[in-house]
Amino acid sequence: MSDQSIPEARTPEETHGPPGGADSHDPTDTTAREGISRRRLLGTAGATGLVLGAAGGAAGYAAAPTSAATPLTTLGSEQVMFHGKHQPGITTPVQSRGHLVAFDLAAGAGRKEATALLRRWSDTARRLMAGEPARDRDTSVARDAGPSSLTVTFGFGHSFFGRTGLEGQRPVSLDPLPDFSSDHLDKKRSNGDLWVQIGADDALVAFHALRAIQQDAGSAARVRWQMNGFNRAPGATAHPMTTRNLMGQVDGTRNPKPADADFDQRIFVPEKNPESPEDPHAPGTNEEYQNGPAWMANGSYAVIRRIRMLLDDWEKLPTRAQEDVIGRRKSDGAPLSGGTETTEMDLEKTGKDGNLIVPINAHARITRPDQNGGAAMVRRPFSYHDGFDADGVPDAGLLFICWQADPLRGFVPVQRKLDRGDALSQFIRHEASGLFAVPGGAAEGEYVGQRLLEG
Ligand SMILES: C=CC1=C(C)c2cc3[nH]c(cc4nc(cc5[nH]c(cc1n2)c(C)c5CCC(=O)O)C(CCC(=O)O)=C4C)c(C)c3C=C
Ligand SMILES: [Fe+2]
Repeated sequence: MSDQSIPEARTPEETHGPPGGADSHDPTDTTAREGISRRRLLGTAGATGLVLGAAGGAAGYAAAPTSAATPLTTLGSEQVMFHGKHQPGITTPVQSRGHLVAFDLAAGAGRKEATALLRRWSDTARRLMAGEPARDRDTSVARDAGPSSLTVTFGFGHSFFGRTGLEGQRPVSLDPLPDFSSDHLDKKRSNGDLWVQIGADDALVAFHALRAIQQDAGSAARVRWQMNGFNRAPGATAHPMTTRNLMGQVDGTRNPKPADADFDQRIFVPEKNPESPEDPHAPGTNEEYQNGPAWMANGSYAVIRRIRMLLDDWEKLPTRAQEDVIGRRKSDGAPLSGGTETTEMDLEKTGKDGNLIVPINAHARITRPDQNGGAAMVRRPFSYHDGFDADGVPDAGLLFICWQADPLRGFVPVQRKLDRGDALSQFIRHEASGLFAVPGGAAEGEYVGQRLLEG
């Protein structure tokens, strides 16, 4: 039951209330992974395709020095399936390490080279996600580790289609994002022909995958930009809770959940035209879906924003003022209107002074789907820290990654609203951006993007 009391009495640290228990099962909740494995063991595989690798993922290395009798820890043995309806790394609980890397096809490389590359990448991703070595001359960086929840996810940028002569297959949803007035974007660290997202709960496993993917690119593609991120390690907290970002906020509470009735509709491109679901062969529906071309069925669109946090300014704010910026308590992520992390926020509630308790420009008020024509997305970010500028300012923030069936019904309307200024805007700066079409998962024997490249 929600606590409807007005949070007027602040703690000595000027917080909006005491810490409380949190119970969240969303992609940013690193501890949710444990629950999913348990469900899998009970025979109800979750949407994540996560399995518990009981035998240990290092078994694929020919001369692994470990004894078969020594089981891997739970963390090391967690395996996410490569093959499936959707690509891994979208609904998979967010891992503690992340690498984002964009490639441009090399001069002279076209559809043929791209096809061979996606074949190589898919093969490598499948092997590495199973805890096996990469195809040839493995670097041994991940030799002693299990799969450690490794996921490798592939996407296509707007420019890919021109480079490969596939303009006719380019989804309208991949049209460039609008310019936002508050953007400070570095074009060299934005967009790209191809995008790969790597996540794992072990830093060596994640790096190993990154290096293998880069080596696979060979002469077909070169790295355009690369970013490294992190989240809290699974098991670091005493009880399951949503992760925190570098501003110290509980971040990810209100993510749509795979169990929500409209989750698939909001996050994934439908397989059939929703207007004639009974007849996928009706004229105009079997090739071109409402959300784009047929090859994107079961896919999703990823928006990436490298958002620097102006931490020197943020950390000067008293905790109470920080809480007003978001509209939630810093201690436990509960709405300022009362209750626990998962209590519904009461947007109308006023304090004794007659003012709204959740400020009118609070980030969590402004971003709600019901304030944005139903716009919704799964946020699955990594924090980043790339050192300090010469003047000591931290180059740190959020590699904001959000997933939706259509960016025009997800990221764009919400960012348009935020661009007009919410309370958080003065503490962040968008420095790089990307939009990628992430096709559905590869079936056994297929590679990612096959329906596009061979369609
Ligand atoms: C355009 C989309 C969004 C950007 C960009 C964004 C940046 C951003 N957000 C935080 C911290 C929090 N965001 C929270 C909620 C929230 N944010 C967005 C969208 C963007 N955020 C949405 C859709 C929501 C959920 C709204 C809802 O459904 O109620 C929260 C509250 C806790 C939570 O629900 O996760 C925090 C905290 C930062 C730090 C940031 C940029 C650096
Ligand atoms: Fe947000």
